[in-house]
Amino acid sequence: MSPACAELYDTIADALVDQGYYYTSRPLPGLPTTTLQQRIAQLDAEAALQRAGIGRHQDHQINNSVRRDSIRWLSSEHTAEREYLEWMDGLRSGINERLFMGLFDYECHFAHYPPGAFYQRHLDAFQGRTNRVLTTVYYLNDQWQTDQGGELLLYANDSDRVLEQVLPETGTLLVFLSDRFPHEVLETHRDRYSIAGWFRVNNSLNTQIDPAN
Ligand SMILES: O=C(O)CCC(=O)C(=O)O
Ligand SMILES: [Fe+2]
Repeated sequence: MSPACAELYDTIADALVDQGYYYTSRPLPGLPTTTLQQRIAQLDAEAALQRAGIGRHQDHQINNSVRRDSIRWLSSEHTAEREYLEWMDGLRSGINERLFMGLFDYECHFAHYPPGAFYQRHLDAFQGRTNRVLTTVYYLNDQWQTDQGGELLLYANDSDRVLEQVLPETGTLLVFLSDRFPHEVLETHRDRYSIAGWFRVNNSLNTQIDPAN
C-alpha cells in the first residue's frame, strides 16, 4: 500500500467515525475516471443497461414513481471495471484494518439517469436487517452545472436537514453508512452517470431482502 493510500484510508476512516460519511469532490489517486466514462458510454450505446427496480428476486418490480435509472452490475472481466473493483477492495481492507467493520465483499452497478429521471428519498438498508453496511457513490459527469439538477441530497437520520448537496461531477466520491443516511437524487436535466456500490458483511443468517435496490 502506498503512503498516499494509507493517508486516504485514515481520512476516510476518521470521517466515518466522526460523522458517518466521507465526501470529496477532488479526484482520488488510482481511481479511474476516463476509462469508466468510456465504458458506461459504450454500455449505454449497446443498450446494455436495464431499468432498475426495487426489491430483490421475486419481489423485484419496476416502479416509475420511486426511481427511473437504468443499471448494469460491474464485473472484473472488463479492465476499467476491474480497476474500479480493485480500488474498492483496497478501500475495503483499509477500512477493516482501521475500524474492524468486517466488510466482506463489494458489489456495484453503473447507473444512467436520463433527463427527467430521479430517485426518491430512501435508505439503502434498514438497521440490523441487511448485509449492506457501507454505500459508495462515484460520479462520472464532466462540467456539471448547478442548474442541471441531478444532485444527491444526503439527509440527517430522521430529519429533513440536508447534510450535503452533491453535484455529480467527475471524480466525486461519497461513502456513507447504509442504514444511517436517507438520501435522494433530484430530477436530472441532463444524462447523469454514476457507480453506486455497497460493502457487505457476511451475514448468512440474514434472510431479509434489501429495500429499494
Ligand atoms: O446516484 C446517486 O447519487 C445515488 C444512487 C442511489 O441512492 C442508489 O442507487 O441507491
Ligand atoms: Fe441509495
